[in-house]
Amino acid sequence: MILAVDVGNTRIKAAVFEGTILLEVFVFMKTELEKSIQNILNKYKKISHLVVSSVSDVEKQAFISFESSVNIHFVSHKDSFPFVNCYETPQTLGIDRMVLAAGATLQFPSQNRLVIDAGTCVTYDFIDENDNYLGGAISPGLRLRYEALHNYTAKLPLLTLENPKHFTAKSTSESIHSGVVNGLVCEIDGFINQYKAQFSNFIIILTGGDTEFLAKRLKNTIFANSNFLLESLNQTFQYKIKND
Ligand SMILES: Nc1ncnc2c1ncn2[C@@H]1O[C@H](COP(=O)(O)OP(=O)(O)O)[C@@H](O)[C@H]1O
Ligand SMILES: CC(C)(COP(=O)(O)O)[C@@H](O)C(=O)NCCC(=O)O
Ligand SMILES: [K+]
Repeated sequence: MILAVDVGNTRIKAAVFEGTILLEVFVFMKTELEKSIQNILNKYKKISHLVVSSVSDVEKQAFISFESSVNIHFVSHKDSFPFVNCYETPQTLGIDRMVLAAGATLQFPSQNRLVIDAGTCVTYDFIDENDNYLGGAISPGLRLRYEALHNYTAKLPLLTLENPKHFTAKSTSESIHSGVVNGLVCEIDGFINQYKAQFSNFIIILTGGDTEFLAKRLKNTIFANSNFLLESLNQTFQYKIKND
């Protein structure tokens, strides 16, 4: 039994796996890390490994108190991955993006895949049918867009995510909601259409904290799975054990 831990720049997501079966998902803030992990280990006493993907400032030190009771593996660029990394700066590629690419490669073999992770940032990762990781893009997520409009202007208020009432907004708050939400929805559909111009067919996986909100607004057909990174983390770890 393993505990997969995804440390993002906003929240920590964790999931207990028995083989490939996902037993339970937990979401908590970085400040609650130690208490939350301890509670999970108390509840699931058969957990033997913690597998951690971190893109944030949470390092191994934060997990040191668990070293005596479980094996802890921090996914790193040194691990085996089931794809050829064609990124020009492979050592700077986000571990989360590598785990997403590994999951897409293992779960959807022998086809082109585009993974979109709508979290703090929106990341786009493309893996071709020959398992070459080609790269992608990094874009601000919904919360970042609201905060940027407030933090870098004199008068715009800080709003939280809301469905815009009109595309052509008729008030300041509605203009912000329309710009943030429709801006990202049009961006994502635009990126997908751009990839469609280059690749005849590919599958699209949408994940991240804003999966549910965005999935129903996108014109393109996608596989929406908010637990995709956690599932991929479990699969990447199983792959590593077999191939290291
Ligand atoms: N309770 C929440 N707290 C913070 N963000 C949330 C929450 N619920 C949904 N979200 C949305 O999820 C996004 C963060 O997604 P997440 O996958 O947790 O990010 P990361 O993996 O980068 O930490 C934010 O843009 C926000 O819109
Ligand atoms: C772009 C990211 C911040 C996304 O992280 P998240 O939105 O999941 O918090 C992360 O993938 C990262 O730190 N990447 C390093 C740069 C790169 O991938 O090229
Ligand atoms: K992300």
